[in-house]
Amino acid sequence: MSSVTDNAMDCASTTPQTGAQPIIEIENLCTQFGDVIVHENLNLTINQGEIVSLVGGSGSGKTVLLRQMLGLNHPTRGTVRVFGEDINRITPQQLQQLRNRWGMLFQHGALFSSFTVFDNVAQPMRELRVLPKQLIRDAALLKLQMAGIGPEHALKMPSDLSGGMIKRVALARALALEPELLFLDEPTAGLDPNASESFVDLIRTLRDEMQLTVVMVTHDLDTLFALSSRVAVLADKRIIAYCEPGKVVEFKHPFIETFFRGERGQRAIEALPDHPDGDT
Ligand SMILES: Nc1ncnc2c1ncn2[C@@H]1O[C@H](COP(=O)(O)OP(=O)(O)OP(=O)(O)O)[C@@H](O)[C@H]1O
Repeated sequence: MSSVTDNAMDCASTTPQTGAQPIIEIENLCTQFGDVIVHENLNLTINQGEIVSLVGGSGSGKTVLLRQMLGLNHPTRGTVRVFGEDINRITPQQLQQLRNRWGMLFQHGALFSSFTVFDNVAQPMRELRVLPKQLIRDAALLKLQMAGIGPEHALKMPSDLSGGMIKRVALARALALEPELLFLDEPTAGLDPNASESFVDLIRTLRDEMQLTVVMVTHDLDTLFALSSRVAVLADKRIIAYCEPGKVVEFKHPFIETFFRGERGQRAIEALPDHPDGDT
């Protein structure tokens, strides 16, 4: 079956996917709130090791789709399989086990404001109730270090941190249980260009080191072009295009033209390695 709906502008076949293992499979998803239809027969498959960016206009249903992948929202019809499990047909205990296999970075970090940096990262490990204290301590400091936060910051409170540091601590927390899958909601929103660039480098390094699969919602074109193996465009209630960033911009659709063809989009496209004016 195609990874996007029939008649969609599908260039997924141009991306080599031989032997790729699906991590998320969404089939014929329909979502309706009262009279409002948000998704209609939406299909999307995300394979192991990919970094997929989900883009779409305001109100197009990106957040709802992300929450459905996390098992926080239920579709009206259709299936959402994560790691091969239909997450709307499993028990709460099975869903909790799946949740331990993924990490989520919320847009504003969503740290517990009354917890120190260290306690924020240790919390998911403590909740498992099986890990010894010393192991949690070492693992939390290691995750902070992986996210670029030194031990000297471990006892600070979130209110003492810059926006970039909050994102890094939230990332360390998302990595606490060594996830195979990472969800990022607007990971670079609110960061200055330098902090944004180093955060992008960090995500790329972690993906390579931990063989992570990454799903992110982003409006930031620099982040999108720098990280995505594929871009899924949500418009007209479904995924209208799903392919490499350099190819997705070629589709003729009002949303794609507005989103990618602005000044920043042009700059990001020209910086692509295979663009005639881009880096070699
Ligand atoms: N719990 C809910 N009850 C009713 N309608 C909802 C609910 N959650 C979302 N919606 C509606 O679903 C639609 C999609 O919302 P969603 O938040 O997923 O959009 P989005 O693409 O993330 O937008 P943005 O980029 O502005 O955040 C909107 O019309 C929203 O009002």
